[in-house]
Amino acid sequence: MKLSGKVAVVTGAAQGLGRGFTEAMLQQGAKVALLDIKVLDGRKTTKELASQHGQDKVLFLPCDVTDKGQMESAFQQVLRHFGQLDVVVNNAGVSEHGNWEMVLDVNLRSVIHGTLLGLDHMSREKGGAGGLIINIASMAGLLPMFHGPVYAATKHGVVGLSRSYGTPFHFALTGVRVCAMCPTMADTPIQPPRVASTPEEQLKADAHWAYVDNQGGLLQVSEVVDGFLQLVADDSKNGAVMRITKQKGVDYQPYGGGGQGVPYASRNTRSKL
Ligand SMILES: NC(=O)c1ccc[n+]([C@@H]2O[C@H](COP(=O)([O-])OP(=O)(O)OC[C@H]3O[C@@H](n4cnc5c(N)ncnc54)[C@H](O)[C@@H]3O)[C@@H](O)[C@H]2O)c1
Ligand SMILES: CC/C=C\C[C@H](O)/C=C/C=C\C=C\C=C\[C@@H](O)[C@@H](O)C/C=C\CCC(=O)O
Repeated sequence: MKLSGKVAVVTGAAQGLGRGFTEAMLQQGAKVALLDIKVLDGRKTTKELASQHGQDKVLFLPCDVTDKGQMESAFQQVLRHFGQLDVVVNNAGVSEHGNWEMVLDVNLRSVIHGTLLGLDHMSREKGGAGGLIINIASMAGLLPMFHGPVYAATKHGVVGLSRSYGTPFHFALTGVRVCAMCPTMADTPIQPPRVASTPEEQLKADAHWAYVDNQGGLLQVSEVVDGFLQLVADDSKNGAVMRITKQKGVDYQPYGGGGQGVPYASRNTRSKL
């Protein structure tokens, strides 16, 4: 997809990877709605981006992605403000912590909801013009993560969701590509500090950073953004799971069975269901 003249929604856009994706799309001529629960950071980021790219190119909407009403209202506001929607980036995420239900709600339930809303508004079968949904999973969606089992479970879910909506069965009706991205650890505020405040936290931090160092360190945001732009540009990629690692750079998770590893289901198949 060429981004010039397109409209995108990015969740969790106030900082980190979401900010990087937003900035890259603005540079390529898109308009972007930034959604985030961090209102002050979101406003500050939006102001900075507006000064570089133009006030009419950005819109900040305070939104807790786990609140279904707030998400629905945010998508409506984007359509009212920009008049169209072409790209949805379900990026908001949290690392593993004590509240496992919240990790599930932010990292998986909201991504399912954002995907369904994107499909509702962009699907050709519902009068839309088609489009693109990119769900930000993680290498923890493909591999186990010993210090983040719930996080890994949510990211495996995001990969399964994206591969399933990214089948020809759905694309034939929706015209919406759905893909997932799986970067390894990247240098954003989600990373814990190397020095913790309690001995117990320090043990966890040491284990985390040993794991990161063992992978060759953190990815830079720009490395993940480069992969993101490749995925946006390549219209042949649907149901694709992009990996980004220090070792191999950008590549795709191979699946058996003719690319997607699933039986092909055509429009005819669907009409018989
Ligand atoms: N940084 C990494 O190592 C890494 C690696 C692979 C995948 N990821 C994934 O990339 C995505 C972005 O992470 P990041 O590294 O930029 O982290 P980050 O913490 O810098 O940014 C996450 C953003 O999501 C927002 N957010 C969190 N909960 C929210 C909610 N309920 N509603 C709305 N917004 C909410 C935060 O306010 C923040 O702005 C996440 O899904 C993360 O799991 C990160
Ligand atoms: C605070 C934590 C925040 C975010 C965590 C991030 O999303 C999690 C990443 C989790 C796992 C990373 C795994 C990295 C593995 C690499 O060392 C390497 O083994 C992967 C290399 C290649 C994989 C592809 C292949 O099989 O060839």
